[in-house]
Amino acid sequence: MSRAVLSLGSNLGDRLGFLKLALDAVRPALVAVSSVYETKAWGVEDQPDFLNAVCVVDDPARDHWAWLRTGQAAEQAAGRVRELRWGPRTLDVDVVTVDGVESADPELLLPHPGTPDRASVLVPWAEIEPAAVLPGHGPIAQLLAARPADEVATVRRTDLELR
Ligand SMILES: Nc1ncnc2c1ncn2[C@@H]1O[C@H](COP(=O)(O)OP(=O)(O)OP(=O)(O)O)[C@@H](O)[C@H]1O
Ligand SMILES: Nc1nc2c(c(=O)[nH]1)N=C(CO)CN2
Repeated sequence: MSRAVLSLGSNLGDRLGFLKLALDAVRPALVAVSSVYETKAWGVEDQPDFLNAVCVVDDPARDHWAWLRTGQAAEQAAGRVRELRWGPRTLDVDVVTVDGVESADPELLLPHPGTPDRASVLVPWAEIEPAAVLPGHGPIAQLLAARPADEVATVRRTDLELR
């Protein structure tokens, strides 16, 4: 119940600083973190490019709700204002999966339903856990192979440092 995969995204203001803020919130529990990727926005396409990264965290003291709250607290600290769905934001922390947990609660859907369709999550996740399996969907390497090549090409690894 304690190991989770989180996706981090920012496309407003100090993008790298906001990703670091999110990472700092989970650092004691950090197992692995991907490179930082610059990605074209999906959903609402007329908005600035995102920086995205994925991290794996593990903390026996935290259940899936605690991971959601940790992410939401980081979003608040980044001054996030909820406006448009899929719109620009200083910081977005999504709980991608939590080991052993499936949830249909709209407050915390697990696995996160957008994951199979988002190269901006699958590419960084595959970098740190190439053999990962998304419960109910299969190996992430297969999900990634099913994404259109032109979409995958818009997810570009940067030299920016998160650690
Ligand atoms: N797995 C999850 N991780 C994070 N938030 C979730 C999850 N499942 C449901 N939610 C809920 O989603 C709500 C809206 O989140 P948010 O505003 O970040 O959506 P979004 O980023 O625009 O869209 P998406 O969730 O498709 O990326 C939050 O209030 C949260 O409770
Ligand atoms: N590339 C990319 N596009 C997005 C992202 C994101 O993190 N990366 N987050 C969104 C918010 O729901 C909407 N669109």
